[in-house]
Amino acid sequence: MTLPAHTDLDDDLAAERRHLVDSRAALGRMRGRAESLFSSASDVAGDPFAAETLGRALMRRVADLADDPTTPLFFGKLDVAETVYHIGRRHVTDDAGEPMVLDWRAPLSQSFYQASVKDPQGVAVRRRFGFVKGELTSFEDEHLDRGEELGTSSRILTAEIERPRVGPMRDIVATIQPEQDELVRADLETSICVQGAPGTGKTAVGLHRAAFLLYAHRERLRRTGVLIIGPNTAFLSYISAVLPALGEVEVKQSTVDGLISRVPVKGLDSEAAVLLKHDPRMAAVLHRALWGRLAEPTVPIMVSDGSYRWRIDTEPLRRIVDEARREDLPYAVGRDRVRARVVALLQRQSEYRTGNSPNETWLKKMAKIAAVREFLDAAWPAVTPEALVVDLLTDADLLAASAEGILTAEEQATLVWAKVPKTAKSARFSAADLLLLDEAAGLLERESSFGHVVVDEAQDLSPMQARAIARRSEHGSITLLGDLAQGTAPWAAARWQDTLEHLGKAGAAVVPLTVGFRVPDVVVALANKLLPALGVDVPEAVSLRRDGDLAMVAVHDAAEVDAAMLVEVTAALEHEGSVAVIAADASVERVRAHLRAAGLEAATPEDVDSEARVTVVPATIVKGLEYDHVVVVEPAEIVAAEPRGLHRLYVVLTRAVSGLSVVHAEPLPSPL
Ligand SMILES: Nc1ncnc2c1ncn2[C@@H]1O[C@H](COP(=O)(O)OP(=O)(O)OP(=O)(O)O)[C@@H](O)[C@H]1O
Repeated sequence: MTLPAHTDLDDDLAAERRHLVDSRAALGRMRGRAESLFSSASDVAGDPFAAETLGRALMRRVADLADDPTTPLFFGKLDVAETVYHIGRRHVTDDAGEPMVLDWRAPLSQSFYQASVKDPQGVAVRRRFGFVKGELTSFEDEHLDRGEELGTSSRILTAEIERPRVGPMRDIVATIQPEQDELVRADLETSICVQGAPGTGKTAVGLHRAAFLLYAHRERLRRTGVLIIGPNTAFLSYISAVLPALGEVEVKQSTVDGLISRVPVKGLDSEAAVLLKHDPRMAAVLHRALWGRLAEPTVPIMVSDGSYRWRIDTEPLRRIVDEARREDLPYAVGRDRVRARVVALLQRQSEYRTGNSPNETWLKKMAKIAAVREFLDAAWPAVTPEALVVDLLTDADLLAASAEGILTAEEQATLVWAKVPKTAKSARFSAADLLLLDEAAGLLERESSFGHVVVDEAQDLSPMQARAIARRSEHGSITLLGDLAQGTAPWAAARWQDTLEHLGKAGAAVVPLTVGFRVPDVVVALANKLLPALGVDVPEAVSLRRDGDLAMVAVHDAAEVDAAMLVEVTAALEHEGSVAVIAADASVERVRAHLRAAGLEAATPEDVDSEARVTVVPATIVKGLEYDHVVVVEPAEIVAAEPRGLHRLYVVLTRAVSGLSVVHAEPLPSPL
C-alpha cells in the first residue's frame, strides 16, 4: 500500500478533526432545535393531550441527540462516486439538512462493512479512524479501487480486539465483520440461529441486530417491543450498557425466570421433579388436564327477564360447546365465546317474541344471570393457572387421567405434592412450577408477542423454557445465539433443530460463526482439547489473536492452591485490564477470603461498575462474561461439581482475553 506524503497525511488528519468538531457543533444545534420545540410543545399542539404526546416524542428526540464526548461521533468514511460519507453511531445533519454523519445502520453504511475488492459496491476508498481517549489520532485507508484490502489484518481492528477490557461490554459498531454484518442486518421477518464457538461475537451480533431492527422498523417495534433474554443477572448487567450506547433505551432485558415469574418461588423440588417439569411432555399433560374439565351440558337453561321466560335446550347447548371446542381457542377465550353465543340465542328469542332488539343492559344482565353462569360453570368451568397446576399436582386421579400414556406411574409419583395447600393462591410453588404455571396461562389466554426476541446462551434452554419464549414471540421473529459445546444445563440441546421446534421456529437457518475475537489461540488450543469429550458436533473456533499467555501452575498440595492463585493474580495486576478468579461455586468464599487477607477486596460479577480490578466468579455464573486475565482454580473440582462439569470447564477456560493461568493440585481432567 502506498502511503501519501507526510504533509498530505497531516492535512488529511487535520481535515478529519475539523469535520469531527463541525459535526459535534451541528449535533449541538440539532439538540438545541429539539429543545426549543420541546419547550414550545404546548403552544404548537392544539390541546393538552396532543401537547403531552408531542412533548413526549420531543423529549425522546432531545435524549436521542445527547452527545457523549467520550465516544467518537464517527469511526469510518466511504468514498463513493466522488462523494464522501462519514459513518458513525447516529445521523448528524447540517443546518440545511445535508448529512454530515450517516448512522451505521443506514442502507448506505452497509458498504462500510461489506465492500471488498471483489465486490466494491461503488466504494473507491474505505477509511477507518483510530481514536485515543476520544481524540482522533490516526486513520487507515483501503483503496478498494486499487485492489487494496486489509480484512482482519486491519491495525485498527486488531487494536480494538486487543484493547484491555474494563467494566461492562462495549459496542462493536466500528469493526463489525462482514459475516457478522449479514446477521445483524437480516430482515425483521427472518428468525436465525447462530452457532458460534466462544468469543465469536454472538452476543455482540444479537445486541447489534436489536439496534438495527429498531432503526429499520422503529414504529412497529416501539409498539410490539424488543426483548433480550440472557442466562443470569450478572450477564444482563454486563451487557446492559451496549444498547443505550447505540441510542436504544427501550429494550427489555430479562432472564427466562424473570419473564415467567408470576408468583414468588417458595417451594423446592427433587432433582427428578425438576427434570420432569422442564420436559415437554408436561405441556401435553397440562393440556389434557385443562380440556378434561369440559363437561357435556345435561340440563337446559331456563331464565326469566322479569317479563318473559326463555329456554335453551341441551341439544343447542351441546352444539355451542362442541363448536367452540373445535375452534381451538385458548380456554378462557373459548369460555367467553360460549357465553356470548348463549346470550345471542336468548337475544334471538327475545327479538322473535317482542319484535324489538333488546338493549345493552338486557344483554349484560343475561350474560351474568345465574342460570347462564351455572351452565358455564358446569360445561366450561373457569380456572386460573394456579388452580390448574395445584389440582394436577395434588390430585393423583386427575394426574393419572391426564398423564396416561405420557408419564410412567413412577414419574407421576415424582410430581405429586405431599401436602395439599389450603388455596391455590397460598401454594408453595417451586422455580420449575413457574414453567407449568406459564404453560397453563398460555393454554388459558394468548400471551402478547414481542416484535423481536434475542435469546443468548440458548443451548441451555429446556423445552418448556423454549415454549415460554415461543408464546412471547409467536408473531415476531427471534435471534437464537449459542454454542452447543457450552451447554451445562441437564436438558442442554444436542441439536439446534430441537430447540427451534420448541420455539415454534423450525424453519430458521442455523448459521455458524467461527472467527474468535476474544480468546488467544494458545488458550483456544487448550480448550479445544475438551471438545471431543463434549458429545456435540460443532466447528472448532479459529482465533484471530496471536498474542496471549497460558500458564499451567501445578502445586503438590491442596493447601498451596490459594497461595499459587494469589501469585498469579498479583502478576496479572501488573498488566492493564480486568482480572477474574474463577473457582467451583463451593470454593468461591474461601478464595475471596484468601484475597482479602492479602489486602485485595474482590468484586462480584454483578457489580460491573466496581472500582475493584479483581472479580471472583463462581464457575456457574461466568457464562457469557470475559476478563483480560483469568485465573482458574482447580479444574478437577469444577468438573466434579456437576454432571456436565466438562462443559462447564470448557466455558470457564474460554473467558480470557489475554492471559489464562490454571492453578491445580489435583490432576487435570483427562482430556487436558
Ligand atoms: N467485529 C468485532 N470487532 C471487535 N470486537 C469484537 C467483534 N466481534 C466480537 N468482538 C469482541 O469479542 C468478544 C467476544 O464477543 P461476544 O461476547 O459477543 O462472544 P460470544 O460468541 O457471545 O461468546 P460466548 O460464547 O463466550 O458467550 C467481545 O469482547 C466482543 O466485543
